[in-house]
Amino acid sequence: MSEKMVAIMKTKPEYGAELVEVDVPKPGPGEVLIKVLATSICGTDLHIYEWNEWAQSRIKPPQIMGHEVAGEVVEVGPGVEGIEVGDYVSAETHIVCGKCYACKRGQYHVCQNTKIFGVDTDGVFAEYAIIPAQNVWKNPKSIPPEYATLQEPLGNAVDTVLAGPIAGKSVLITGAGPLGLLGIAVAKASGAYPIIVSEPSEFRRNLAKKVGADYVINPFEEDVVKEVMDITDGNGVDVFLEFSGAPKALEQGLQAVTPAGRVSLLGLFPGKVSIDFNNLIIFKALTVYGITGRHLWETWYTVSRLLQSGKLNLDPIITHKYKGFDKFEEAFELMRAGKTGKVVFMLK
Ligand SMILES: NC(=O)C1=CN([C@@H]2O[C@H](COP(=O)(O)OP(=O)(O)OC[C@H]3O[C@@H](n4cnc5c(N)ncnc54)[C@H](O)[C@@H]3O)[C@@H](O)[C@H]2O)C=CC1
Ligand SMILES: CC(=O)[C@H](N)C(=O)O
Ligand SMILES: [Zn+2]
Ligand SMILES: [Zn+2]
Repeated sequence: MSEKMVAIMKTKPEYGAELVEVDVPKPGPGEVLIKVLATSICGTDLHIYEWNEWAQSRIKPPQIMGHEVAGEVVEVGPGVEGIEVGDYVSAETHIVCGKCYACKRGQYHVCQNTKIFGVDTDGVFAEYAIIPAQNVWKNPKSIPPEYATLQEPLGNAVDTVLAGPIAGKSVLITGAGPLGLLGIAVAKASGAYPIIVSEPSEFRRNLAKKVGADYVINPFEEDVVKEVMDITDGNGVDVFLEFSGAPKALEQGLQAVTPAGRVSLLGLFPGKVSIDFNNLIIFKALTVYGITGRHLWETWYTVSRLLQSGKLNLDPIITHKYKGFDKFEEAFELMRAGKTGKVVFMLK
């Protein structure tokens, strides 16, 4: 008889999810089985929970949700080398093909055949989970599971913040959701000053201050561009980091960044965005980076070392820590209401 485990499963093509009991899976060739120690909720999980248009087009229930994780390897499938039972691991979520033009050039973060585990496969909101061996990242034991599970979104934040010079640079961050908050932590640890954050939610503006923002602005009540100009002696910021996906924030950031400044765009906009390219990008000679996923594996080394340095102020960002999955519905509803930073389920 096979062993059983509990898992948060998207059982039906509708709003919500269910806590179910299922068989502990067996790792196949090229896979490992991990015991999950900590797993955190990503905005993508929320979209799957809410069953939005994107989720309807991509997810095939029944499927175990979740993709941010820290765990311990308990079984290694046939043909796996270099990973042992007992290894303490996290996981890159993009399963890349290794064969396409991008992969052949080492640009795995833009692999044209990317599959995402927990999105295109069963995920990690479970007591045990399968990880493709090629996606396993080994953690030093010094990083606690509640931080180690954050490495995947931290990788998004690291690629956004560190796409160009940041130490001693003035920075505007638009959006202090979970990813923007991680971005503030990375910018602070990397020596940016001042860090100015634009965020409509008072709860999240307060979190931003706790994480290290030097100034916070409410874009719905204040003039973001004027505030930034006042803080920067009329020069504008050196670096604009977009974490909100709000078209208005994009426009304000492009206005508030200094000519020849740097822009990193991570937030995903709801559709096409209309921008005055001539005046806001071309004549300002801006350098604009689109950010997607994480560089494999360079970003992971950076994230891991930042965590080991102890300089990332993550505690205010982890606003909710649940023991087990029993209260998963409360967790998703709080996240929907914007009343969280990162939410972590602890399983050890
Ligand atoms: N490019 C990539 O690889 C990835 C992109 N993303 C995207 O990154 C963005 C951030 O992710 P989360 O923090 O999870 O999202 P979130 O939706 O929780 O946070 C967005 C924040 O922006 C704030 N906001 C709304 N309008 C604003 C405005 N006009 N000015 C300033 N802030 C405003 C909201 O109040 C919220 O706190 C999302 O758009 C997400 O889809 C997420 C993961 C990977
Ligand atoms: C789709 C996701 O949620 C994932 N975090 C990513 O980086 O692509
Ligand atoms: Zn994610
Ligand atoms: Zn590829």
